[in-house]
Amino acid sequence: MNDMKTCLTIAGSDSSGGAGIQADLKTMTVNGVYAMSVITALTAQNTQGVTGIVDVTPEFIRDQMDAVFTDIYPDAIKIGMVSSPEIVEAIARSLEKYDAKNIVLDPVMVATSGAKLLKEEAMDSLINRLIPLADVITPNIPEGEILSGMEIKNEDEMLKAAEVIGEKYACAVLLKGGHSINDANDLLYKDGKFKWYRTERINNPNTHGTGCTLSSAIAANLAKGNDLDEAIANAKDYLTGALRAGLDLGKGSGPLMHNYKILK
Ligand SMILES: Nc1ncnc2c1ncn2[C@@H]1O[C@H](COP(=O)(O)OP(=O)(O)OP(=O)(O)O)[C@@H](O)[C@H]1O
Ligand SMILES: Cc1ncc(CO)c(N)n1
Repeated sequence: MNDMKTCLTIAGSDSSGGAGIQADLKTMTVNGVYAMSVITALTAQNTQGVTGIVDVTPEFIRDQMDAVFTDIYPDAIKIGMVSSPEIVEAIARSLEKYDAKNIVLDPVMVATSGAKLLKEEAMDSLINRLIPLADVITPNIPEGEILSGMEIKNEDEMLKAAEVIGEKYACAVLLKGGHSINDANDLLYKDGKFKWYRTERINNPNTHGTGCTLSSAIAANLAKGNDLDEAIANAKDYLTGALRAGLDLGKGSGPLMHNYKILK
């Protein structure tokens, strides 16, 4: 088989396997693409929280990028946890060097458990170096509030904030509504147009890694040739199924079920 599409995740490791690199590799594999990884940081993490973070050196991130890009060129890329300005710079330089395509940037700032995954001083580099390289960015509501500088409490404010972010940073933005009170409605703002991706809120407290899963599924779908709209719609269906499967592991907010279609 040699028509396999390929996808790369550039992200942090989650030892509990629910978010980060582990969620990304599972998502990409189940969505039918060959998955590769560049690890930016190790986290000691479980369903209850993050107890430690060790960053990978920028030089070793560059080495991983070189190893991947000079051998199996990825058809799409997802970027997650990036931690420091030096790490952001190393990633941006490699993406430019290899003229990387189909980049989905999940601007991971704080874990659901409250742990800071992006150092404060890395915010400017994320904005100035990575957002311009991305085909779409996927902030959640708290990240959207930081990027837009406004509060987001309802759908009207989601519309305003998505437009502010899209115009301010000249990017396509998928503002995720998973943290809003009612439904789980995500909003795309691209080239001056809005599109909602709506689903009911599933009554499942185990949402560890929903953001990682959605952005990786979007990247996998772009690798397979979906346009951005199809890639998001299909990723949302996948995410909703993985939540609805109702896996219940660990003592805190547990992980999603990625092989629900295979086991069905
Ligand atoms: N209870 C739920 N029911 C249905 N969809 C949900 C639920 N919670 C989150 N989602 C969906 O999950 C996706 C990720 O959104 P969310 O806002 O949770 O991202 P996030 O905060 O970045 O995730 P993470 O927990 O990985 O940091 C979105 O498509 C959102 O609508
Ligand atoms: C490594 C890692 N990346 C991203 C997130 C956000 O869900 C997390 N909790 N851990």
